[in-house]
Amino acid sequence: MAGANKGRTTIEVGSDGVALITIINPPVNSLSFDVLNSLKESYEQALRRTDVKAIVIAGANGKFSGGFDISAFGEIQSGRIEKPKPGFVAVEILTNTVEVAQKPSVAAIDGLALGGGLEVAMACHARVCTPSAQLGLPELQLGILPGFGGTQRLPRLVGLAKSLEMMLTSKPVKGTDALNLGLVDTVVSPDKLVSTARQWALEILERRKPWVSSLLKTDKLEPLGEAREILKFARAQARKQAPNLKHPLVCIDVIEEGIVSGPIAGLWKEAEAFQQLLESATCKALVHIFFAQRGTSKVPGVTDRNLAPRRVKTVAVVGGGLMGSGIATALILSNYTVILKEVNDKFLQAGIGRVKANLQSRVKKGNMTQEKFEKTMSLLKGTLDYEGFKDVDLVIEAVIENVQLKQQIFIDLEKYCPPHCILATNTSTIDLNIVGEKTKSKDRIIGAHFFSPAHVMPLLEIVRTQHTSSQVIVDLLDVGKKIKKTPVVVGNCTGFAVNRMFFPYTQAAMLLVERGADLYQIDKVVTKFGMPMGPFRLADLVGFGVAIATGTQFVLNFPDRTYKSMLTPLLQEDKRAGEATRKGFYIYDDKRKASPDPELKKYVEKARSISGVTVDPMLVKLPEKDIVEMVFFPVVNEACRVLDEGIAVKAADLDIAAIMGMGFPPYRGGIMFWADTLGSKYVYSRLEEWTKRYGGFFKPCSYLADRAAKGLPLSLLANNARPRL
Ligand SMILES: C[C@H](O)CC(=O)SCCNC(=O)CCNC(=O)[C@H](O)C(C)(C)COP(=O)(O)OP(=O)(O)OC[C@H]1O[C@@H](n2cnc3c(N)ncnc32)[C@H](O)[C@@H]1OP(=O)(O)O
Repeated sequence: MAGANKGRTTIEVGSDGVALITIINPPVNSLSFDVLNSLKESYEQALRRTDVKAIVIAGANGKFSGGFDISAFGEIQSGRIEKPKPGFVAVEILTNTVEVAQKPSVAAIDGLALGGGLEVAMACHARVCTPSAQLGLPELQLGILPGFGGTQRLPRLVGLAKSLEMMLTSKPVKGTDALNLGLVDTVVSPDKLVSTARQWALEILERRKPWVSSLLKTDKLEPLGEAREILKFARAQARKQAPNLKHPLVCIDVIEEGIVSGPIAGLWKEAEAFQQLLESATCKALVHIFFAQRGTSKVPGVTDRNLAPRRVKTVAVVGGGLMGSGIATALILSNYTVILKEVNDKFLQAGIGRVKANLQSRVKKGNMTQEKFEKTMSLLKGTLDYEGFKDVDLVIEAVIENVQLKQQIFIDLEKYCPPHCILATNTSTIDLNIVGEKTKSKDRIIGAHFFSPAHVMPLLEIVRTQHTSSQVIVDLLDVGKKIKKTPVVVGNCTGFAVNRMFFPYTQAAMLLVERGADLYQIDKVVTKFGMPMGPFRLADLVGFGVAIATGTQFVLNFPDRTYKSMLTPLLQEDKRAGEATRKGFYIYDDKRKASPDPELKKYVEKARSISGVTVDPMLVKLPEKDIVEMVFFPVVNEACRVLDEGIAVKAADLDIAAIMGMGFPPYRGGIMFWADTLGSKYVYSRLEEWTKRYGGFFKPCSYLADRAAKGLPLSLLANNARPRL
């Protein structure tokens, strides 16, 4: 087996006769094949040496291990490195070498023990950890299952119910909880970690502490009848929560095998399932997303210039509406001091009230203590003027989408804020050059586009113009990271990246409905595909006011490819403006449950006659696959334009933007990744076919046409393609 050629372990034998094996593979001590082979060699050496009585495994630099090296997945999938033979790690190294050894092993866990990292620790005969250590099996998040014996050892250490919860949610537990669960044997401070582990190992040898093989434990396992009930419930939950995903069910099957037929049978079934899942489309997509998400903060020409982010301490938010109060909430939650500005006391109090309500909902759910609530609220100050702005490091303007108003605010900001202050706008559509047109501070103007609700949604679209300085981008990336958002840096244009991609999604759905497709069927199929809701249900949720306002921007800027349907304006005219008015495309009961409305037919017919189109019998009986493609290929087409224009610097950023901004299913790898699984030729040919039938809305852009002609993936930017920024 060829290694990924990185990482190693070291072995150091102390005068106490304990061999300390340390995993070294920065930054997270992941288990590459080199590390695993070296671990095996170090172990064999420790077992052979007569001066070694017991073994302690630890990770370098305060991190035990972040698990199997995820970058090796792609190398195995593409055949660049040879697949390990089934059971090489789980059986040969961890069970036959570590667990059944004649010398006891103790894992000394600080920082992280995730995935394969925790699996190594569980093969040891005891575990010592620090209070803040994080222990978990998050493999399902990558479309695989724990493959180094975790499906067998975790249930035996913490019980079936808890182990299923940990694996199915991928959530780690902290050191102290791990102790209560029986996952670790003791918790000590970091400075005592290794010495305690050494002592523990010697005491095991002297039989003063139990010598436990996790794989052979049965005391924590529920009786068989109860276990079957727990597994049945887990299956039902997995099917309900992720109907399109098979791997959680495979994981449950593997766990069941171990419970019913014993841990060795379970280990072999795990090894087989691991190899199969590694090749699955879901795993490929989720591994792509893992790296794509980490790649969004790497911006060529910006983050590779050794610029350190400047310290941002105080932030001002202009506008306390839904967006402004959400942004202020996100900031104070990460300990920024925030000044919230409104135009009058009534609006200000309403804004502060919204922030309070956002935090109170955390208190109610038990996610925040009253004390923390008060401390967090104390970071927020309200104001009606710009006097307090002289000390702020960052301003985020979040008022309504009115060009003149925004321009005036930026004139004021330039006047009142210190010269180093970053001037950001939360506009979702308006060109930043227009917003900052009347200032001389163009190098520090930047877009900070949050998604509603801003304190919950994970995406932050950072918009730069050709004037925005790299320093300001680096500063905002840092703030984004601190408030736990995934940033995507994009160029300036109407709608930026997310809303530009989003727009054709609703438009395509309107076009289909006017030509005879069933509106509710479209929502159903799109939800089945994996979106949290269909385009019509979403339009109801957002409200037609917003939809029509942004729509106007698109009609103005991209008239060639905007489908002008009167369906939404007609509904709005009848005071059906979405969920807030209890009527939109759906009707809503007191509990906000949406039901189809037979009345809708008459609005569709009216919109159809205004558009002058007729029902196409083909669209009336459109198969599900065609509905998905007709709704999403126009999104792919726009994403290609966004990429071609340099608005996004890489396709993977658009994948993340689609997942976090639109709710595109992550297990399909994002919009461009998904399109590439179907092939550029196929996407192009379908769009061409629909262009002939239904007009310019579907017309494939030149980037897509070029990729299709050359048979290239859409995500592959030409070597000479450079962002236009
Ligand atoms: C057979 C086994 O059962 C299979 C497995 O073990 S699969 C792997 C299971 N482990 C995981 O899923 C953990 C994945 N990693 C994480 O969740 C997070 O990276 C973390 C919690 C470990 C650290 O988070 P954080 O401190 O925010 O740093 P983060 O930016 O995510 O990662 C730091 C770097 O380590 C890399 N990294 C993290 N975990 C890695 C892993 N398991 N393999 C390879 N690289 C990894 C990241 O790609 C990133 O690289 P970059 O700096 O070049 O972008």
